[in-house]
Amino acid sequence: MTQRQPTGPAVIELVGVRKQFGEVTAVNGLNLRVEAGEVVAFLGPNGAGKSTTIDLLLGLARPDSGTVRVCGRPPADAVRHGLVAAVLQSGGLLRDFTVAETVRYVASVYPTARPVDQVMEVAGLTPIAGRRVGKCSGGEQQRLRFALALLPEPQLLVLDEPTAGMDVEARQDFWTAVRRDAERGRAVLFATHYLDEADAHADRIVVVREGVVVADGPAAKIKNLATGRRIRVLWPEAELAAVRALPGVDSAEAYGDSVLLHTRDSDRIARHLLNHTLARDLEITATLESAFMALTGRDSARPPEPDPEERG
Ligand SMILES: Nc1ncnc2c1ncn2[C@@H]1O[C@H](COP(=O)(O)OP(=O)(O)OP(=O)(O)O)[C@@H](O)[C@H]1O
Repeated sequence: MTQRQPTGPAVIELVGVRKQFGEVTAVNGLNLRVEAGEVVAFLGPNGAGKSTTIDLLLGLARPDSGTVRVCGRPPADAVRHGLVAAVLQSGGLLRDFTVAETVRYVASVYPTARPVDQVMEVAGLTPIAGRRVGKCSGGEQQRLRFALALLPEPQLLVLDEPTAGMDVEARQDFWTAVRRDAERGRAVLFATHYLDEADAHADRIVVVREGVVVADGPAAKIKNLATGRRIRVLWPEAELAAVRALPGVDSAEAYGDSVLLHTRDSDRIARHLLNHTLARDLEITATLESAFMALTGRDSARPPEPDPEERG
């Protein structure tokens, strides 16, 4: 992993941050720097420390050690000055208000706010301005939360799994809205479990595991780092247990006559499958999912085994 060199005031600066809950170390010496205008995906398995890190950024929790700065200030101070806003998964909306009333009401709370019509347009809410919030779908309510977060014109927008539970179309509408706003140069950090979302919508992907950053870079670089690949073969009556036991195989599943496996060492596994088993019609693809599995899996620290067929 390469660390970015400081180039000026960062929107997010986390240095050696630790947070413990009793016996559990949720964040374990995490370093992260995000500059203005970057759209960063925060990826990691369950319990990796993503939500805890977001709580630290929003001033909702304090680190046990290390420093957390948002736009050069302590997080609570940055929140008070409208420099950071968040779209969280639930709560915070009044069901009997209409969409437009909600945006106007929240705008009136800020000393200066971006024009209501503008944020409604950006968030794709204009066509449903008169709809009661209680009648809005989950995706529409999430776009409303997004509109509210834009009102103070924050320098940092934090989204904690913003499209959880949405169908494909609603996810698409949500990201279209985020993209519409992206040119304004604010930094966006979003936590997601949808790997395709990170790949499609982030400039940079930060992978966390057990409270530390294990990979950081553009999606293409993350894929290369992990050298994760998906191999699909036609193989009726596959010997799955034997395949799973091969060094470098992260997972292997049968789907009808096909077998799908994730590996960090696709050349070696492909050669083995074609030379020593009845598998045929082999396809290899690089996916973010396989990269992610390789980086966050139990044995990810182990480098790929040397290929015996390549030894002299
Ligand atoms: N308030 C708390 N009290 C006790 N343990 C906590 C608390 N908050 C988080 N943890 C623990 O800290 C670890 C990190 O949790 P966190 O919610 O930050 O992970 P996450 O990456 O957001 O996971 P997920 O993707 O499941 O939301 C987990 O083991 C979790 O159980």
